Amino acid sequence: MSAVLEIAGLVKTYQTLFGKPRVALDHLDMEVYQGQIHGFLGPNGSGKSTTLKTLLGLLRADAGHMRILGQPVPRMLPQVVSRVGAIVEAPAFFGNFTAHKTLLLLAKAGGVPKHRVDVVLDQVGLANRAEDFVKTYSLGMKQRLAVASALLKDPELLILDEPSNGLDPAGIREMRDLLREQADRGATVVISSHILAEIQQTCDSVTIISRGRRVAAGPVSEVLAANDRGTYRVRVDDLPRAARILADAGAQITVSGDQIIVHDLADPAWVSRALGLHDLWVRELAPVAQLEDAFLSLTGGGPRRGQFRPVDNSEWPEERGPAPEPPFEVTGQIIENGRHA
Ligand SMILES: Nc1ncnc2c1ncn2[C@@H]1O[C@H](COP(=O)(O)OP(=O)(O)OP(=O)(O)O)[C@@H](O)[C@H]1O
Repeated sequence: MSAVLEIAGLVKTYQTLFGKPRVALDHLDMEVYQGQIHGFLGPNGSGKSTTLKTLLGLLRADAGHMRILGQPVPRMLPQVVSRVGAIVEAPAFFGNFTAHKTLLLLAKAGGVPKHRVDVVLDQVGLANRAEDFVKTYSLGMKQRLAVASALLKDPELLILDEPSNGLDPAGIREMRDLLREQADRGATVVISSHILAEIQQTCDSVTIISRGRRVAAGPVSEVLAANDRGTYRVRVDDLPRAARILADAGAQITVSGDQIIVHDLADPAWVSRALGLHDLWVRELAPVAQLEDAFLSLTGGGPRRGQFRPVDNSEWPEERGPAPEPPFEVTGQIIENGRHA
């Protein structure tokens, strides 16, 4: 498998007007292989946008090497740009243009044949609204238009920042199918997203970053296996009572719908025994490998009762331990067993 995207030792520091320079990327490495849908994940402020902008020549790196489709960038960017489709920040479209006109202009500017406009409108499910003004579009429709613009060149590499943003559940599924179609025809797709369940379902491989560094990478199944923290789903008839018994017995649990999620469980039989002692019989006990769990444990991002989690704080030197928690209180949020209820 050949690498379509390679980043090695990328460093980017922002100079701030007041205070210390901010290290956004701290020797970041990343590889994405051909034909894959690759998830690019990290907490707020971890450096995702900075990486993508640097890759696309919108920002200048301080150090490091990058290659797109085998070509060193930014030096060879003009040679590869026609083979890359990207949306890094939500593009601003003219509200008084129709989607069709918008794409026609973009096609003309990019030297793309006109017939591609109807193809991509159809691909993103906007064909029946193509003659409406963009200002009448919902957020999800604007997102589809943005993706259509990235698909115009029939790119070999598609880079999408939060492609499911604003889409309803059916739209998310359509987006997933669309990305899979792109990968099936041999294109490579990189998506950044905060919807971890979506990434888990959509992506073949992931890179997880924190404070501008890679903290995990590889096929989704391997990242999940390497970070399996013994999470199990339990279904039982008297759920509130079972939850109380398990919590009292010292288990870390989250109640979610009609199930209890038990975390950090070394021996699942312990659950059956603990509940059986109280005449409660387990209907289902199954392992759940969640990307969300892996993400939170790798980036240290679990919620704490009554506190906001700080965004990735790149000014804080690692040798001083974890960055301090802000002291302010959260109101109006229920956090159960250390997790959002
Ligand atoms: N123009 C800028 N000037 C100064 N600091 C910046 C600038 N842009 C980004 N940063 C800082 O660089 C770090 C990385 O930001 P970046 O936007 O790349 O993160 P991100 O992972 O894309 O975050 P999010 O998920 O919230 O979009 C953050 O600490 C951010 O405050």
